[in-house]
Amino acid sequence: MSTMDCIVIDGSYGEGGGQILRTTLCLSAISGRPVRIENIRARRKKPGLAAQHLTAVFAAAKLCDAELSGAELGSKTLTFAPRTKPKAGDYLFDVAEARRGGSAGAVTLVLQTVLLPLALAEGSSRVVFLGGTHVPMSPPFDYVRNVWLSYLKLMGIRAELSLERSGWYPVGQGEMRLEISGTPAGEREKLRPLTLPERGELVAITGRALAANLPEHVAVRMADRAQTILRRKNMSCEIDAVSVRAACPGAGIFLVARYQHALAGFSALGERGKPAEQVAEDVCAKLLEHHHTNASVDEHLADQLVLPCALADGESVYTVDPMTRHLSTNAWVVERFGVAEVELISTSATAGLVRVFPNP
Ligand SMILES: Nc1ncnc2c1ncn2[C@@H]1O[C@H](COP(=O)(O)OP(=O)(O)OP(=O)(O)O)[C@@H](O)[C@H]1O
Repeated sequence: MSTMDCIVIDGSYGEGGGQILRTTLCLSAISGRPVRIENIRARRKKPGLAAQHLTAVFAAAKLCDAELSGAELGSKTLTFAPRTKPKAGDYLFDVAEARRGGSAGAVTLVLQTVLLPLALAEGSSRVVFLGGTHVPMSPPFDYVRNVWLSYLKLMGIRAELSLERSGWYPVGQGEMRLEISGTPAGEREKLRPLTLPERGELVAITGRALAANLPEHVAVRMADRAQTILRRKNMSCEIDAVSVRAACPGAGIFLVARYQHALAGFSALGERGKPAEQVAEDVCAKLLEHHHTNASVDEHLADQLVLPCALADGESVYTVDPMTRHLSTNAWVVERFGVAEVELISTSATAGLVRVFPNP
């Protein structure tokens, strides 16, 4: 066990979900500080570690050879003590290994736990992730690659993501690959800050409608309806219809709104009994709602950017509408580690300005 003071994180704080755990693991791996997380996912129907979270724990532990206790399904307390700095290399993380009978747990959330430690490690890494790539309550692969990673690239991270096979609820078994160049020896382990006070004009909307193991017309109908809705609003858009094979059926539509200075991403997943047209209408409603605000980033990105911005070598700023509990909770975790101060300033009943000041 490290001799450094253990940071205790209360997993029931604020939003009280899995993100508190992932942000804590990531910061512990990067800083080398041992942590104890209590009341894990206390505000969820089934509290404690689920398969996706346990995979993230083992993945983070693998990178920095962490000593673990409480790393099992359903566990509400975890201690995590890194023994080394995060090491670059070849890794495989499979969400299905965490639970007998498998799991469609989101690999994108496991990715969000390990990407920053690998980006700041010396040397390049190749990582294979197996599990759910387009599953509810998590960022879909398309969002992570086209929106989240685009911002991380702006911040100086050199990484590429590819989708070998999509994975849907409830079977999962998708495959996503990451190739990432770490930080060369001797270079500063810092990211560039983000300055996004304004998004500028809308340039274009792009995206794809994706359907697995379903008739081809499903993807085509989602894409057509979304294009009809957006073009009627005089928005330029190009949405591809893609049909693929996967371990179980699934469908969804994933859009990116590109503004002069910013990107925002939106998604909607299909469900049995829900018409393809309705899925398209849902995603367009989310996009239009964002478009009618002046926010520079979408509500999900706002919480997901707090962590990389906390590791930058200067102040970051962006605007969001609405500010969410995920955002304020993630800001709280980052502050508990003392890596940054995060200011959340309300600018209307729902909108806000986010300023992240990394501590030197
Ligand atoms: N459609 C979406 N697009 C992009 N990001 C999303 C989307 N849905 C959810 N997210 C992001 O996924 C993360 C979910 O975190 P959350 O704390 O809810 O944990 P969880 O691990 O999914 O599990 P649980 O909520 O069951 O604890 C947040 O960062 C949220 O912004």
